[in-house]
Amino acid sequence: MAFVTRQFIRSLSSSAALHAAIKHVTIIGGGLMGAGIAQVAASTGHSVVLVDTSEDILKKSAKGIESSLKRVAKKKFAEKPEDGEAFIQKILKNISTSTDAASVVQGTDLVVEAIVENLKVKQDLFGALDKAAPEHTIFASNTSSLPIADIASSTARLDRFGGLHFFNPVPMMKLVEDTPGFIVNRLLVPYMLEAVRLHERGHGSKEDIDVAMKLGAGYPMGPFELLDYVGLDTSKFIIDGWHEKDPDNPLFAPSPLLNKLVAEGKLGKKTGEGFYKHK
Ligand SMILES: CCCCCCCCCCCCC[C@H](O)CC(=O)SCCNC(=O)CCNC(=O)[C@H](O)C(C)(C)COP(=O)(O)OP(=O)(O)OC[C@H]1O[C@@H](n2cnc3c(N)ncnc32)[C@H](O)[C@@H]1OP(=O)(O)O
Ligand SMILES: NC(=O)c1ccc[n+]([C@@H]2O[C@H](COP(=O)([O-])OP(=O)(O)OC[C@H]3O[C@@H](n4cnc5c(N)ncnc54)[C@H](O)[C@@H]3O)[C@@H](O)[C@H]2O)c1
Repeated sequence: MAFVTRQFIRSLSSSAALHAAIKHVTIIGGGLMGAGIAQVAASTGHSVVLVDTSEDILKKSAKGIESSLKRVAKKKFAEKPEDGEAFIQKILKNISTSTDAASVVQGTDLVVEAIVENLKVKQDLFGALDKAAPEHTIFASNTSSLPIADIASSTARLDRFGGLHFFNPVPMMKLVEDTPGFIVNRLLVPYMLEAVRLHERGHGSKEDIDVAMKLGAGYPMGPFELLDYVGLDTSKFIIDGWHEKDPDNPLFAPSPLLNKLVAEGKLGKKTGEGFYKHK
């Protein structure tokens, strides 16, 4: 199976057998992706625990989920807005939060990891979870760029370990990939890299490049807008990881501009500024 659409996942999760098999889901990492994955898992009737490193982060994740659900409800219940609040509350009731991953996974059927894009950090996490989770629990990573086999190597459940690559924003994007190396990022990353290089070579302002791709190619966001949306820290982790593995490949050479923005804490939409300022 090269890739699965969200519709396919929904039809699977509505089948009695799979629902019986996967009831309790733990999402590790309550950032951009983890909060979105928690939202869609809770929306399909799963009992979800969202885990992060601090209560403050989890409060922010919960706020983000609620405001995304409000947008979904506004559309879904346009004709009958009074039903929207009950819809939101029903989904929110399926989500709880925790800072203690090891104890939460003791009662979970599926773990989806969406933490920082760093192999060692992911391996350490899964190594610890492997000792705490029951044997039947399936592990999955939402990694953008790391080989699943490398992440899974810190566990003894290679036959119950996979990649579940969701897209940002999770509640809106209808694709989940599970093929080795993925398809979208193999095409998307070289495109984003070339946009940054083009700009660094002085061949176009970021605004012109973004407008060109929106008007000329019909993309909803230009590459710099999308980099801000993805997060410049995550983008840097991806490119640095590939550069470390393949230092002579000019495609993966570091970008002075990206490195400068990250060093200044300008990580994109999530910090209010990246290539652009965000309100
Ligand atoms: C040289 C070194 C350089 C380094 C480069 C390295 C690059 C590496 C980067 C790789 C990154 C890979 C990341 C990952 O692995 C893969 C990805 O996820 S890639 C990202 C994929 N996503 C996209 O491409 C998104 C593109 N954008 C869009 O589709 C749209 O812009 C949008 C986000 C859906 C928003 O739509 P807009 O029309 O622009 O804006 P609106 O605000 O009007 O929204 C429309 C509609 O959607 C609803 N909505 C939007 N967001 C949410 C949400 N989070 N929750 C719920 N609903 C949402 C909104 O309410 C609107 O509804 P409507 O009003 O129409 O009813
Ligand atoms: N941002 C995107 O567009 C996108 C899209 C698809 C996949 N991904 C992948 O999803 C993963 C998460 O990306 P993101 O954008 O959500 O990152 P993010 O920085 O928004 O969130 C990561 C979260 O993980 C938490 N975290 C870090 N270490 C942890 C640990 N050991 N235990 C618990 N929580 C921990 C952080 O506190 C943070 O809240 C990465 O692997 C990334 O490559 C990102």
